[in-house]
Amino acid sequence: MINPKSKIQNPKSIVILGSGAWGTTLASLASKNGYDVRLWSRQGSVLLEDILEGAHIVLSAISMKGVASVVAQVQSLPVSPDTIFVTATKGLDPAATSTPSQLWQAAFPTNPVVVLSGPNLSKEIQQGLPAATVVASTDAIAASSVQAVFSSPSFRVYTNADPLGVELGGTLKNVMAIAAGTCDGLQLGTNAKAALLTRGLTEIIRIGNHWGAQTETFYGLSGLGDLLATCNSSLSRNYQVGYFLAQGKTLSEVLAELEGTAEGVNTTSVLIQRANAKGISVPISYQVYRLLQGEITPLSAVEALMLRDSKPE
Ligand SMILES: NC(=O)C1=CN([C@@H]2O[C@H](COP(=O)(O)OP(=O)(O)OC[C@H]3O[C@@H](n4cnc5c(N)ncnc54)[C@H](O)[C@@H]3O)[C@@H](O)[C@H]2O)C=CC1
Ligand SMILES: O=C(CO)COP(=O)(O)O
Repeated sequence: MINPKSKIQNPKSIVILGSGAWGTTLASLASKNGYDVRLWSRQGSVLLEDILEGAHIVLSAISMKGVASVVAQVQSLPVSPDTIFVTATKGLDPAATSTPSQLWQAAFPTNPVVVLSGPNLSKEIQQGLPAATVVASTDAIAASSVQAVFSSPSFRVYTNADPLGVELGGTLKNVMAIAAGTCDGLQLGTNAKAALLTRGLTEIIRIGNHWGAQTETFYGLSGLGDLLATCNSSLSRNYQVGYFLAQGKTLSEVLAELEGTAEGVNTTSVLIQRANAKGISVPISYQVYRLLQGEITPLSAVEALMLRDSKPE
C-alpha cells in the first residue's frame, strides 16, 4: 500500500550524516549516479544546519552511540516535512532498547523513514565488487526513491515493506558474527559453523517475531544474506572481535586495535536486556554476552551451548 507521506519522487539533493567507512561508501555510490551529495561529520567544519538546507534525503550512517544525539540535533533544526530519512546504522539504542529507525520516526513522525541494510562489507563495495542491498519502508514511494539513488550495475537495490525486519536482520547478525568469529578462531570446523549459523538464524527470527517483524524477511538479503556475509568474512569487525577473543585477547585489547565500529558488542547487551525483560530464549546471544562480559572463556561458551537440554529442532 502506498503511504501518502512521501511527496518527493525525484530527489536530487542528499545529505549523508557520518563520514566513516559506510557513510563515505554510500556517498560515493550516490555521487556516481549524478546526485548532489553532501557529507557531514561531527569533526568537520560545516554546520549541520547549513548542510541540511534543501536536502531531499538525509541518510544517517552514524554508529549507534551517536544516533540519539544526532537525531536530537536534527530535530532542533527546520526540516521539510517531505524530507526522506534513511538509516543505515546497524545497532540498538541502549536507553530506549529501540532501533535507529524507531528513533528517527519518533522524532519525525510525519516524514518517511527508510531502512537501508544488507550484506554490504564496505571495503568490497569500495573496490567495485558486485553487491546487493535492501531499502525498506512502509512508504513505498520513499523506498523506490532511495532505490534509484543507489542502484548501479555493481550495486543491486531491492525494496521491501518490512523496515523493522530488515533493520533487525542487519543488527542482530552482528551478535552472531561475534559467535562465528569465535567459532573460527577456535578452529571448531565447518559442521560447528553451519550449526551455529542455522541456530543463530532461528534465534534472530524468534527475537524479530517478538519485536513485530515478519519471519520471511529474515530469509532475505538483510537477514540470511547479511548473516552469511558477516559471519564468513574477516573484513567484518564483529567477526574480528570473536576471532581475537578466541585467540586469548581481552575485549579491551581487541577494541583498542579494531579499525572502526563493532556494533555487536553494544547490541548484545541491549538484546540481553530486552530478552530478559520479555522472556525470550536467546541461548547463543547469551553466551556471546557472557563472553564479552569476561564471565566465561570461549571454550566454556561452546560447552554451555552443546550441553543444553535436548529438544526438537
Ligand atoms: N562498514 C561497513 O561495512 C558497514 C557498516 N554499517 C553500519 O554503519 C554504521 C557506521 O559504520 P562505519 O561507517 O563502518 O563506522 P565508522 O566507525 O567507520 O564510522 C562511524 C561514524 O559515526 C560517527 N559518529 C560516531 N559517534 C558520533 C556522534 N556522537 N555524533 C556524530 N557522529 C558520530 C563517526 O564520526 C563516524 O563518522 C554502523 O552502525 C555499522 O554497523 C552497515 C553496513 C556496512
Ligand atoms: O554490516 C556489515 C556487513 O553487512 C559490516 O559488518 P561489520 O560491522 O562487522 O564490519
